Amino acid sequence: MDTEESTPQPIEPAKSDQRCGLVALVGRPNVGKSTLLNRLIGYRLSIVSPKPQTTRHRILGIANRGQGQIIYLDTPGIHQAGKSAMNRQLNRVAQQALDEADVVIQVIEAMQWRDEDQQVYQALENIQRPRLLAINKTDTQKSKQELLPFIAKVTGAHAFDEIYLISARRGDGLDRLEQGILKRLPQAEPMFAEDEITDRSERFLAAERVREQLMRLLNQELPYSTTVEIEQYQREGKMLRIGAVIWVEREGQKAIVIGAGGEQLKRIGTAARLQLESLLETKVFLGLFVRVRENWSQQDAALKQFGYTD
Ligand SMILES: Nc1nc2c(ncn2[C@@H]2O[C@H](COP(=O)(O)OP(=O)(O)OP(=O)(O)O)[C@@H](O)[C@H]2O)c(=O)[nH]1
Repeated sequence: MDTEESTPQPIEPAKSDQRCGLVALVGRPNVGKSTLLNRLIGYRLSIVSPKPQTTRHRILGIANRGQGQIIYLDTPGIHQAGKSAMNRQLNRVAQQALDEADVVIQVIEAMQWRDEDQQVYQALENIQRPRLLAINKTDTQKSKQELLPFIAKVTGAHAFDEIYLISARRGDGLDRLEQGILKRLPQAEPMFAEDEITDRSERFLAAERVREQLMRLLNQELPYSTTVEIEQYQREGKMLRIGAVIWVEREGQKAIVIGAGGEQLKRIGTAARLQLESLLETKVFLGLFVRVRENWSQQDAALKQFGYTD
């Protein structure tokens, strides 16, 4: 719980009352963790799509406030681990963020507590750090009144330090959430410089922007068979030249990604280039190539090559 220490004051007072710490955003796939991260840091860092399991990496995003620095960790949705090497890796990344965090926020969707939410809750049960619940997508409800029985049921059966009603899409309830986080962070000096937004490289962010469009524009299961590798990243005067390989698992998938007359690949490239130009604030030339690596998502070596493991 949120209690004040009654132990004697240290002889050396802390240099300042600034706070700094790591906050893990966890939850089942598709509840809105990445949308929430982007809202909280005020920057479109983490990629978002209507499809579950869009996030595959731990994404670190930094928010600087008067009272301190909040370092958010967006994580892949925790889910029933399938047999694939990729599925196991996604759960591993989420678990690592939990191990590091000073505060943990479980994100759920309004009016929904599914088996997978329960599974996430159980993964948090032994964590001896503040656990907050963010009930997201409240904009889908007509009024807060409608949510009251749901909130009573969830809080009756689960132990959270505090509950927040939010809409990541609209930005509702986020000030209160931020205050709740800040007061639970340790007193510490900032870990990152004030102008830093993430610890990820521009190359990584570029690959993610292409992957975002694959998630959005390819149908059904195909996006899950794709990954993106940056081969070229070169400044040429005022322009940035990026060459990216879209890896797929089978020849047939290659044809679909390219599309009739190359139309689909062109759509993906244009959408990703526009996103990159706004993200990096520069003119971008984006060259996309599609290549096959049989069943890459089942192979630990391929996951390593494509940056999914250390
Ligand atoms: N109505 C509504 N939709 C939202 C809100 N927040 C997120 N969404 C939508 O929910 C979908 C999933 O959002 P993400 O942010 O990608 O969810 P995630 O939890 O990071 O998903 P994974 O990558 O699967 O772990 C997207 O279509 C979002 O636009 C919200 O507050 N209200």
